[in-house]
Amino acid sequence: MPDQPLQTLGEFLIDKQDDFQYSTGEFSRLLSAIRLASKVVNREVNKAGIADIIGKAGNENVQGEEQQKLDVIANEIFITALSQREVVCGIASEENDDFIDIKCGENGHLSKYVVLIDPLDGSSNIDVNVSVGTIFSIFRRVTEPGTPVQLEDFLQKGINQIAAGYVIYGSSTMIVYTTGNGVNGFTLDPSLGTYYLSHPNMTFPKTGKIYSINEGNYIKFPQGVKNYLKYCQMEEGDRPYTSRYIGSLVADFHRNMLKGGIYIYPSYSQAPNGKLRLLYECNPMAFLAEQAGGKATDGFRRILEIEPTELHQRIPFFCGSVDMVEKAEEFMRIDSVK
Ligand SMILES: O=P(O)(O)OC[C@H]1O[C@](O)(COP(=O)(O)O)[C@@H](O)[C@@H]1O
Ligand SMILES: [Mg+2]
Ligand SMILES: [Mg+2]
Repeated sequence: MPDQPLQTLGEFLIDKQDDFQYSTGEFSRLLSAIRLASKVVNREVNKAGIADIIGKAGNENVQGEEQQKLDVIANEIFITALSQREVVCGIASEENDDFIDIKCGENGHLSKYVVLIDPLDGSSNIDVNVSVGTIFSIFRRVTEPGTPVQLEDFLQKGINQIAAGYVIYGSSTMIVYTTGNGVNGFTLDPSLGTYYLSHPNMTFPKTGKIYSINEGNYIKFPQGVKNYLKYCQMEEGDRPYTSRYIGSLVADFHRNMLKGGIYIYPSYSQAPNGKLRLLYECNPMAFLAEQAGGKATDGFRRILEIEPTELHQRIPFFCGSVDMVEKAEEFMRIDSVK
């Protein structure tokens, strides 16, 4: 144990209150709802093997993807926790076709915040007991306070996020988040149900030697991605790099942030915009990456400046150590001018 007691997430929020661009009380209550939900999901993930919650839910989400039982359970847990605390006026989720208007308090819509969420990321890994996560993105609403939320409250550029983060349900459970003042990581002590500041000021190493990509789609990748992968695999200088792909964005991102690396989910023939969703996967992870000194683009454009047009729109995603993302972009640019 360290020589002095680690700060809890609650204490951290109080100490940091001058950092927030908005009232700490509201954000603390919002993050408290996310903390509570993460502990309940953590319990469900940990007992998945002995409860009847492994496997498919038997229906598809709006993306046409098979929902896992835990996708549905996690979605219900987060929506309930956020709705009951009167901390948000709207929620958009990977698992819901449309956004949800949260009418709270007798005055209608008290809160000025909306949350976009991927309640369970990496859900193909549940059945094989590999790390999964939750990703969240928080904006201030842009429409008239006190009225029902509208689509434009959710279709905001990533640069407008006031906070973003993820929960990783791995060998330990962590919350990693930013409010625009750097990135901090908190580890859950499940016996106490308390998150402790375990990774202050997390930063992406400027370069790295790990690349994360589903090479099973290699033959369908754009030539620029193929050329970058060949560059990673060549015997030259500090290369070849190491290929590590967990198949869970949160877990691959978390490892790359700690060790240095790049995660790529490119476009390919069957998925012209890639697989990952801009609003509740790429924007929050891009905000975290930039706050930690990393970079996130679609191979050409900064993710946080992309104007959203649809709730569930997909976007190619190149994210991680600056030097590695910029080298990959170089190959994408060369290929695009041919
Ligand atoms: O199996 P693939 O096509 O490589 O995709 C894996 C990627 O898809 C995802 O699972 C998509 O997220 P969801 O599980 O929330 O749909 C990412 O977490 C992961 O990086
Ligand atoms: Mg996901
Ligand atoms: Mg998901």
